[in-house]
Amino acid sequence: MTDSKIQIRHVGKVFNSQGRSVQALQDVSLDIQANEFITFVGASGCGKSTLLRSVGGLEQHSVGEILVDGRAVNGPGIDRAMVFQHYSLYPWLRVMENIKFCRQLKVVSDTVRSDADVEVASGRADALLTLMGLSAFAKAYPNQLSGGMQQRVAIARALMPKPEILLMDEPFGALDAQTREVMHDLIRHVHRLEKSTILFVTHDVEEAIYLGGRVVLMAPRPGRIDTIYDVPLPAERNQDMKLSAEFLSLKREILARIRETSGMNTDLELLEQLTRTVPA
Ligand SMILES: Nc1ncnc2c1ncn2[C@@H]1O[C@H](COP(=O)(O)OP(=O)(O)OP(=O)(O)O)[C@@H](O)[C@H]1O
Repeated sequence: MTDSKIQIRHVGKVFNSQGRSVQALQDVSLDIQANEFITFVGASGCGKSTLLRSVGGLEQHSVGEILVDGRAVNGPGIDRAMVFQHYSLYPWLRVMENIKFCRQLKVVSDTVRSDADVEVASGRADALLTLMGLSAFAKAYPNQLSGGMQQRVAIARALMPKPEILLMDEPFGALDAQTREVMHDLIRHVHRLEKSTILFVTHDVEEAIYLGGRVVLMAPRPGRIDTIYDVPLPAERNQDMKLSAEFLSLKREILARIRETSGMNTDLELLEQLTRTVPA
């Protein structure tokens, strides 16, 4: 028995669709500590999203168990919030209304609803708007905002109920490189401030190293954990660190391992052999 925030024990997941069976996860075990920022990378189809969704309770694993604070995950809960690549904001609601939406639903559904609840919710929404640098846009509609701003609204909305665990599935995948850099520093700041535990899935190895304290590399067919890397960078980070020898060496190592585990090396070797045997 450990005191890890999240315990993933021998988790497996099989999808059966159209007469085909896919082993999306096989024997995945991982302990994640409270307040950790852990990132997941790996070739397409290695089960990163499935694992994240399983921790979020949006997917039911076929075998094994997932425990949060020692309790089995059987479905979504207010202690876990998810942020996806596509902002999923309500286009007919203004920024502030979007942020308050879930909290309002909770307040309204509570049998005892006090004015104090609503006041606390408003105070938190204001604070989150400021944190995200969106105070001037409280009354704007989502389509009046850039992609980066919309994603900041989505993050503020996810943070609204003070989730202990934030599950982020390629949240910056649709943003341009400069906006992503801004978002990286912002999300690290949020992590420090809110003391949440963050699980972050990405295709971008540089993003995974810059954000994470550990990087989990997953491999496909069947989806599994291949290697876990400790990131040799201090807790306080800045963009210049991306050019440091430690950073670049870890990036090279992870990229090489992704190529190996995805079979891309084999494909390239095959292609080389073919071009050698096919006359010009
Ligand atoms: N609902 C589903 N029905 C059937 N198969 C699924 C379903 N969801 C995922 N899979 C399959 O499970 C495997 C793992 O998918 P998953 O989306 O978790 O991988 P991933 O690592 O997140 O991929 P990507 O990086 O491309 O987003 C893939 O082979 C995928 O096709």
